[in-house]
Formats: sequence, C-alpha cells, structure tokens
Amino acid sequence: MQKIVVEGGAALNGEVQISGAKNAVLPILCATLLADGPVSITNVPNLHDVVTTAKLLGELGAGITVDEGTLGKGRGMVIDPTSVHSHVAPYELVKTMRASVLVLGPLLAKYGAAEVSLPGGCAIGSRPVDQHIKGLQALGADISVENGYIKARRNGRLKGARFVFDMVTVTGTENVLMAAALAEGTSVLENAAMEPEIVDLADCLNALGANIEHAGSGRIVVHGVERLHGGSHHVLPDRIETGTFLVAAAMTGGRVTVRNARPDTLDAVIDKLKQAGAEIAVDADRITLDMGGRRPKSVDLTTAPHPAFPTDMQAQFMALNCIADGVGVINETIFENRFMHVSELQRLGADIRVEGHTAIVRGVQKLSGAPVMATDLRASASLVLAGLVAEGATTIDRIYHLDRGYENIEEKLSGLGAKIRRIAS
Ligand SMILES: CC(=O)N[C@H]1[C@@H](OP(=O)(O)OP(=O)(O)OC[C@H]2O[C@@H](n3ccc(=O)[nH]c3=O)[C@H](O)[C@@H]2O)O[C@H](CO)[C@@H](O)[C@@H]1O
Ligand SMILES: C=C(OP(=O)(O)O)C(=O)O
Repeated sequence: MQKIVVEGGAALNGEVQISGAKNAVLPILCATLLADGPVSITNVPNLHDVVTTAKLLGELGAGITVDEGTLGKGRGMVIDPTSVHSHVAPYELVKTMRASVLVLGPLLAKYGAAEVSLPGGCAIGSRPVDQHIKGLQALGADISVENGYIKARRNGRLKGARFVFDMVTVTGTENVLMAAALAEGTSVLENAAMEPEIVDLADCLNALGANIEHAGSGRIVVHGVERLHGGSHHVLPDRIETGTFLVAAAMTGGRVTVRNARPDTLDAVIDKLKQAGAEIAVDADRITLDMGGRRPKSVDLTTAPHPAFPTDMQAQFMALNCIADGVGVINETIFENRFMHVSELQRLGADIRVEGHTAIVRGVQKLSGAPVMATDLRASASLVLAGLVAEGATTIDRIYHLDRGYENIEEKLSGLGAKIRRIAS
C-alpha cells in the first residue's frame, strides 16, 4: 500500500497543466458502446477510474487501444465497440467504481439487454440509483432488481418519452440521456443535471450522430436516431482538479496559473476564492490566482447542483477554512455523509464542529503534521492541502482514493514547489 508524505510550509508558485475531467471521460467511455464504429477520445486523464472503466469495457468485449497522444491533445484512447459480446457488468468491477453503472443505459439501448451490479453505497452516502431505473422504465425498458443486479431488457426500440427526475442526478441524467439517444422519437428530460460534464457527454454523442438539444439546461431534448457512428471527441478539462490547485495556491499564499482549464465551469468556486481574498485573473483557458502571501479569509458555502457550489470542492474549502482568518460555515446538501475528512483534519489541529449537515470551522494559526487516513477521493485531496500548510510531515494513508481522480498529483504539486512524495509502506 502506498502513502503520500507532505512537508508543509512552501508557498506554491508556477504553472500547472490541468488534465481531462474524470466525471466527463467516464460517461463518454461508456457512451462509446452506443456507436457502430471506433471512437477516438483525447485528453483522457491517467486515472485509476479510467483504467477500471477500460477493464469493464474490455470485459464486455470492446477493443481498447491506448495512445500516449499527440502534442497538445493529451493521452488518447480508441474504443472499438463492434466486438462487444457481453452485457454483464460484474460486481467485482462495479464495487470499485460507482460510475460503472453508466454502462446500463448504453447496453440496454444498443444491445437490448443489460445486467449491471447495483453499485451500493460508499463512504460519502447511500447513493441509490432509483432515478436511473425510473428514467429507463419511462423509455419502455423492462427492469427488475435481482440478486444484487439491475436486469434491464427492451422489446423493440426504446420509445422517446417525457421524464421528470425527482432530484437532480448527474449520472442518472447521463444514463437516461445515453439511452434516449437511440430511442424512437423524442425524449424530454426535465429537472436534468446541468453540470458541464453533461454538456461534454452530449457534445460527444452529437459528434457521433446523436441529436441532443439544450444539454446544460434543466430541460434536455433528445431526438432519438437509429444509429450512432464512430468519431472522435476531446474531453473537457477537470474543473475539480482545477479548483483543488487554486485552493492549494490560496492556502499557501502563493501565485499559481492553471493551464488548459475551463474558467467558465468554475464561477462559484472562483467567487469563493475571491471572497477568501485571492486576486484572480482569467483568460480563455487559464486562471491565475495570486494570494500575495496573505492568509485567506474564511468563507461560508452551501453545496448544490451546478451552477451552484460543487460538493466535490467542499472538502478542499474545508481545508482552507481550517487555516483561514475567521469562522466559516459549510453546508453539505448533496451527500448525507460527506464530512469524513473532519476527524482527520482535527488530527492536524483543526477546530471544526459538525451539527448535522453543517460544519462550523474556526480558522487556527497553524496546523501540525500527523499521520492521517484518506476515506474518499475529495477527503484525500483536503488532507493533501492541509498537509501543504501544516508544520512538519503529514503522512496520508489509503491514497488509492486520490489516484481515482487526480493524475500525477504529487508530480504536479512538486512542480509548483511543494514538498510531497509517494512512499511504499
Ligand atoms: C462519476 C460522477 O459524475 N460522479 C459525480 C456525480 O455522482 P452521482 O451521479 O452518483 O451523484 P448524483 O448527482 O446522482 O447524486 C445527487 C444526489 O441524488 C441522490 N440520488 C441520485 C440518483 C438516484 O437515482 N437517486 C438518488 O437519490 C444521491 O444519493 C445524492 O444525494 O455527481 C455528484 C454530485 O455532483 C458528484 O459528487 C460526483 O463526483
Ligand atoms: C464523488 C466523486 O466521484 P464518484 O461519483 O466517482 O464517487 C468525486 O469525484 O468527488
């Protein structure tokens, strides 16, 4: 098992390249199952979740070629779905990555049947998939849940329908959107998620011949087509990785430019960083944050679906509040158990009180390094951030969580002057 050791104290300075978005590339890789020919994806981040998805697609029979990429286009992957021969996503793979449930819609729509293990809960909450199932049923699918598997079938083509999600769900919207792309007639998805990753998925599907309108709004219109062809797509930059590096710069009082970013996907995060006292300059694909050596000011925030403040940045801002000037109140409204990082941050000396879905963080002058344990992906990121400003060494265990969603994080942070290394334990 590997660990990360961070020695705190260095202000981060310099430039860092942002990778393709985990939450865009995972549904896009699954969407390639819908095509009749090979699909070439560029700007694919080298993440554990991408490897798991490739394994799953391979298990279904798809051909997969990894290409280290041409200059400026990042790593590439070509998925050839024409050899798919199985429609079963087994528990062994799904349990390691919830996003595996995203093969449900494509397998059902394209191959007529799907058996996908129920993903189950995870550290941050119970995370049911009832909306995925109801949405596909609205398109005419016959679905049962047996022996821990979602078993879906269709008779003839799926039929376009109007479906209103009970709550905003990102992967739920993606599953139903992918299935509707090959349905007969028009589907209208109401109360759809508006995350930039949904837009990227729709852009990819449209590049393969789908006819999807208004992705990025709460009402997506999908005119079903009979088939999708092969093609190519360049994945959107990761807004959560971007936000994490910007918080690192703000906490350490540094000056960092993130390259290959999409500033327009980060309005709520940039706004909070400004409230924390950062000077921020933005152009088309770069963001520069200059903290000028100042201590950040505490910020209050409430997580909510896009375009509001993302739950995937909550833990990182909690770390910032831990060393900020003042008291910051954080409300988590998306996941019922997304404060697992609190007890680990407290081990570093943070002053945090949790009342239900609210964490009240009183900034302290300094944290001190300690051994801590990562419990989920963004909790891990918050511990790395706290380690960057803690006095002495912070050793973070269970970093496989971090590797699910951050490409070369220690190399990228080292490039900005952080003292961070990975060790085998
Ligand atoms: C791979 C991916 O894109 N993951 C993201 C996705 O997760 P994911 O798509 O799993 O999260 P959802 O948007 O579905 O979850 C939002 C809320 O809806 C609830 N819910 C969801 C579906 C359902 O059928 N029933 C139900 O009750 C969930 O328990 C949660 O409380 O969006 C989350 C919220 O922005 C992010 O934190 C994750 O990083
Ligand atoms: C919760 C996250 O991811 P996932 O939905 O893949 O667990 C995340 O990216 O912070």
